Amino acid sequence: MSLLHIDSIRKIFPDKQLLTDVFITCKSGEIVGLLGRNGSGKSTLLKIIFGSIPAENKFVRIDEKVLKGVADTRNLIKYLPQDNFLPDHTKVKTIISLFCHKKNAEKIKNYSHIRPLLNRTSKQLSSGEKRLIEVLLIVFSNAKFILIDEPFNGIAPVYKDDIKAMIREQSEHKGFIITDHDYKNITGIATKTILLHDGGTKQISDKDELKHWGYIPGTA
Ligand SMILES: Nc1ncnc2c1ncn2[C@@H]1O[C@H](COP(=O)(O)OP(=O)(O)OP(=O)(O)O)[C@@H](O)[C@H]1O
Repeated sequence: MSLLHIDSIRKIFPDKQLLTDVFITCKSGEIVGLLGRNGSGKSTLLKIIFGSIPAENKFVRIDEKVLKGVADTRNLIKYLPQDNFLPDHTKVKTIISLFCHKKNAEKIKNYSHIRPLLNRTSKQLSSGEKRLIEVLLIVFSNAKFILIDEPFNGIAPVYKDDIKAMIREQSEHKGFIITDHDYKNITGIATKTILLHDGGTKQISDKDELKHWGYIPGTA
C-alpha cells in the first residue's frame, strides 16, 4: 500500500493568489474526486502535484520519497491533462503498445469500443474517440498514482460507465485523483470527495455540503 501526501501548496499568479491551503491524501485503493467551480484551480493543482508547473511552495510525498519535480514522479505518478497528447500519425495499436505493459495493452486493445480503431492513426479519430483512448492509456498505465483532469469530458454515456468500471478495477492497486465538472460523475465513483474552494480544500461528506459551499445551487 502506498500513500500520496499533498500539502502546503501555495500558487500565486500575477493577478491573484490561487492556492493557499491545500491538503489531500490518497492511498492505493482510493479514488479521490476533486471538485471546484470553474477557475478554482483544479487543473493547476494537478499540474503542481505532477510537477509540470512550479509553485511558490509545495510538499508532495509518496511514502518516504519527496517529489520536487516531474523527474521524481517517473513510474510513480501519471497525469492526463485536458489537452490531447496522442501523436497524429501513429496507429492506435502502436500507441497502446508503446504506452502500456503487455497485459494492460491487451486489455485496452480487446475493449470492444477500441478494437475497430486499432488500425487508424490518431488523426483519423473523432475528438471523443481520442479522449477515450487517452483516458484508457492513463488508467492502465504503470504508475502508483494517476491524476486525471476531466476524463468524462466529451465522452458518450456508454463509454463513461465502462471507464468508471475500469478505474474501479485498476484502483485495487493504484490511487486516483480525478476532476470533473459534473459532480454526479465523481460522486458515483469517488471513495473520497474534496472540494477546492477559495484556494483551500474541504473534505465533503454529502451533497448538502456542496450546497453549503455554493458549488451546487440550493435547489439541486
Ligand atoms: N498561466 C497562468 N497565468 C495566469 N493565470 C492563470 C494561469 N493558468 C491558470 N490561471 C488562472 O488560474 C485560475 C485557475 O485555473 P485552472 O485551470 O486551474 O482552474 P480549473 O478549476 O481547472 O477551471 P475549469 O474548471 O474551468 O477547468 C483561473 O482563473 C485561470 O485563469
